[in-house]
Amino acid sequence: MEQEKKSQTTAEQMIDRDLSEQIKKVTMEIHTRAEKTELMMSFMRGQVTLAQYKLLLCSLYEVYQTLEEEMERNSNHPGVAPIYFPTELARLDAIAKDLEYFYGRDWREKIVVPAATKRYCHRLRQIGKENPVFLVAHAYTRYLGDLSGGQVLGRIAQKSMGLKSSEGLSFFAFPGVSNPTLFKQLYRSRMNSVELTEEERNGMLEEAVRAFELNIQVFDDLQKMLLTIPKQKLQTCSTQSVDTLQIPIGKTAPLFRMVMGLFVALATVSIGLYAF
Ligand code: HEM
Repeated sequence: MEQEKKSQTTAEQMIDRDLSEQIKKVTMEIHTRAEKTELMMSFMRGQVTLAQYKLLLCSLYEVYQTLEEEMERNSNHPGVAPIYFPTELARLDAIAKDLEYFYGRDWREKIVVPAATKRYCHRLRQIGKENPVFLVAHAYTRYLGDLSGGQVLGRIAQKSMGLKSSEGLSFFAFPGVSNPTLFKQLYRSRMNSVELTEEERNGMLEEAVRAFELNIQVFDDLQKMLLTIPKQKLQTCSTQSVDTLQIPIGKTAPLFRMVMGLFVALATVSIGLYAF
């Protein structure tokens, strides 16, 4: 009996020491905050606009470019190697495909990102250079997030934007992962296999909270950018697709002509009356 109790306690203690469990616990509160950002709420309400999604894709491109570059550069590092799954998880090419769909072939020249995205990328580069093991916290935050809530968000996005096929939604698809739940289990066990000193473990937990914080700042900045986008939209948005912020010229022309006609008629009458 005593022996049974002892081994039970040891098993519980081991779970408590699992990095995946610890990270999940310390980021629980900030995960809720991330869910409640205006951008994520738009997704959840099924009201995400094409303008919002396109801007989000631009930032995701920059973030994944940096994250995946740093992961690759450090792929032999003992802290990074166990969670390095480029075939299954890499997002960069998928995002590039979506960007081309929405912005056209010259999408690279049209990418716009807010300051928060630059800050996020700066942090990723700094981590990659100075403390690669902390890339685990960043990879966890993005990839496990994409494999979890991201799946639901993909379906909602398709409906909200009225996209007929899955074109423009490659970001949400993981063709190399046949069972996300099983894959997440494998990923967690790999995270737990990384050997960490006590100091590194605490640093890792802090870095995971920071990773969420950086994402929240990007979302908030994107919403602010959207308020100013009508001025810039023609430089940044594609004419290829129906953008909620774009007014289709063909539909406005008759109305425009009618208003102008009325204006000219009024002006003529006014001048006539004045001359009289
Ligand atoms: C509307 C927004 C969001 C919704 C509805 C959502 C929903 C979810 C759900 C249902 C899970 C699965 C929980 C489980 O399996 O126990 C999950 C896990 C996760 N989410 Fe989110 N999420 C959202 C936004 C985010 C954001 C913005 C991030 C980070 C940038 C994120 C990161 C994660 C991570 C890392 C996990 C894995 C947790 C773990 O198993 O350790 N989520 N999310």
